[in-house]
Amino acid sequence: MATLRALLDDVVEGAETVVLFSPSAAYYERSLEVDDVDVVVCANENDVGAERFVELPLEFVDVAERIRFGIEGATDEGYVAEGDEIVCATKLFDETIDNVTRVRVGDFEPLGTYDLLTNSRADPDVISAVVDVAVELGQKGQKGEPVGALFVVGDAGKVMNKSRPLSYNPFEKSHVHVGDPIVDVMVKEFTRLDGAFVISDAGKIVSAYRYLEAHGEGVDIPKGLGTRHMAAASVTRDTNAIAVALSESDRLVRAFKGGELVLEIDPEDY
Ligand SMILES: Nc1ncnc2c1ncn2[C@@H]1O[C@H](COP(=O)(O)OP(=O)(O)OP(=O)(O)O)[C@@H](O)[C@H]1O
Ligand SMILES: [Mn+2]
Repeated sequence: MATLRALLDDVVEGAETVVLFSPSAAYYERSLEVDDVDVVVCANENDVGAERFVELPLEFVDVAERIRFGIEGATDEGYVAEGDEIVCATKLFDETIDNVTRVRVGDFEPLGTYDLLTNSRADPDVISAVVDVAVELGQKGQKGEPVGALFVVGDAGKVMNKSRPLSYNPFEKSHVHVGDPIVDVMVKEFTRLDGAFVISDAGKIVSAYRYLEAHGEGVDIPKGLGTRHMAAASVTRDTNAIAVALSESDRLVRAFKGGELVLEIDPEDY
């Protein structure tokens, strides 16, 4: 008679590293007793005092995305390397670890999310909220019609210096932040006119309708993208901001950092 454990053994057989996502202290302690395996903890904070730790700035709802983020972080920190067979243990339906996934490091394209969220000036939650707004706008459009938008996030003082107003600034005297429920509505309203939204490191909407100085020198973006995307790439090369663009023509959401395209999302897949 075979056992279920024997059947499922393959999942963990020969793995060199286990990545525990947000484990309890007791779970982490138990993991240290396991022979021949390195333990990496991936969580919001290192409250279990793990030796190998990767910060998870967001509670990714999508488990595949959470795992990919964790692996990119672990690779960045040098805990794992391409070709390593690893096992990820995370929460899915329960509040305790109830899911085990085996992955070979390097078997999938990096998402770009890791570097974008962890190594940018703006808060990770702010960047993530802006990406969400852009994705939602991409899904719904403006009264069913596709709509384009550009959000420049972080280093707002410098971004304001390198841009000029195309119209009055509806956010002049307001104190709204991305993530406020009213913001979605306002943002949708203000995408009707040209220009970019400028957002501070902490998520305050500083301005709408900004025309960005865009030289295009030293930026390397895929051919076929127009001036909105060129401006997005340029501003991230000239400042410490990141930019999130929603294309009116191909309906994709793209993030730029350091003058480069780092993330491409199809809102329909979200
Ligand atoms: N320098 C800039 N600063 C701010 N917004 C800009 C800038 N250049 C272009 N835009 C905005 O991008 C809009 C679309 O321009 P364009 O079609 O050339 O860009 P694109 O990259 O092809 O974007 P899309 O894929 O949405 O068509 C413009 O109407 C304008 O609102
Ligand atoms: Mn265009």
